Amino acid sequence: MDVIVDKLTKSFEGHKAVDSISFKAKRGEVLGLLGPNGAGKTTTMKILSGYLLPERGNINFGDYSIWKQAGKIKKVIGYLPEHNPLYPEMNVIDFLFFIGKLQDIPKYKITARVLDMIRLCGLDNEKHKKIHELSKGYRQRVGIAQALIHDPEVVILDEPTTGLDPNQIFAIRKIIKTIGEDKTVILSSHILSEIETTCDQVMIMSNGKIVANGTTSELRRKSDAGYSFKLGIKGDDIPVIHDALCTLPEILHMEITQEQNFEIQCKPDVEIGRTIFDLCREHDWYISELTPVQTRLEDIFRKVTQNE
Ligand SMILES: Nc1ncnc2c1ncn2[C@@H]1O[C@H](COP(=O)(O)OP(=O)(O)OP(=O)(O)O)[C@@H](O)[C@H]1O
Repeated sequence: MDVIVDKLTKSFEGHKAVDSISFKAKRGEVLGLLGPNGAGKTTTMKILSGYLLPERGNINFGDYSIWKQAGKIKKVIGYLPEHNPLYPEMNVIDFLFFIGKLQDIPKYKITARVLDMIRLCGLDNEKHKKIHELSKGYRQRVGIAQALIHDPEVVILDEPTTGLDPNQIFAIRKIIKTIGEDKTVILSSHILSEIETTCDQVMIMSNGKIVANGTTSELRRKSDAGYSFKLGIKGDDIPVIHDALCTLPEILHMEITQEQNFEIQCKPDVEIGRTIFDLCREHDWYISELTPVQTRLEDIFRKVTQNE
């Protein structure tokens, strides 16, 4: 089920926490909402999950609109809130049965669903433990299991790996990837590596607005830094080569790097390989390296959020 968000706006005391944002989350994909503190991620997640009403805009879950079919939408959503509220005195299996009943899962199906969730979320050895006895990572798995128990088509996860250790993060990401294969998953995070490894689509928010969106490779391509290259030229002294490179109008910016190579930033859509080859032939030099620099999502994030 696709989720289409159209001009969503929400203010608190006159301040726009979410400012007319529009986007689409597709079935079979994980969409990551990334942004610095206070960007509006949690507010967006709360509106998506039906906990808050927007003041303007619409969200369609398939053919259902939040203004007309809110009841039907609740049944197709699974939600893991930021602070993952659980009942610490209950044991895992009883808690999942309890949530299954709250979600109106028919009696004849409930045992199978609970066991499926225990298997999917790797809770077999913990299922008889009380929730307060679990590590944070296992509590998070229980949170994901409760969000999925009614087999929702759309899964909304607010900061699912915050506060977990690297092993726990790895395990949760694996679960999210599995869920994302046949459901629509929307997750928020301010951890860039999380988004990079887990999400098919990324949306960067800042001050309530979407400041960039696309796949991680599209974001890289869109950013100017996508036209950066590592360049090695041999055959003369570095300052001589440097001065010759400075005469090329295709190069916008250049640095000499530690390994006595250059990092150059070019104008978009120029054939820099050809230009450098011609320069080397003219001076009887040769190219030892010309490789594109992979812009990290972190750099794109900083770039698009710094002026907001
Ligand atoms: N219930 C509320 N009452 C008043 N202001 C609120 C409320 N909820 C959020 N805000 C404000 O809305 C803005 C966006 O907050 P939100 O929690 O959505 O950001 P976030 O991107 O999730 O941040 P974080 O990464 O810190 O959780 C902030 O300025 C916040 O103070």
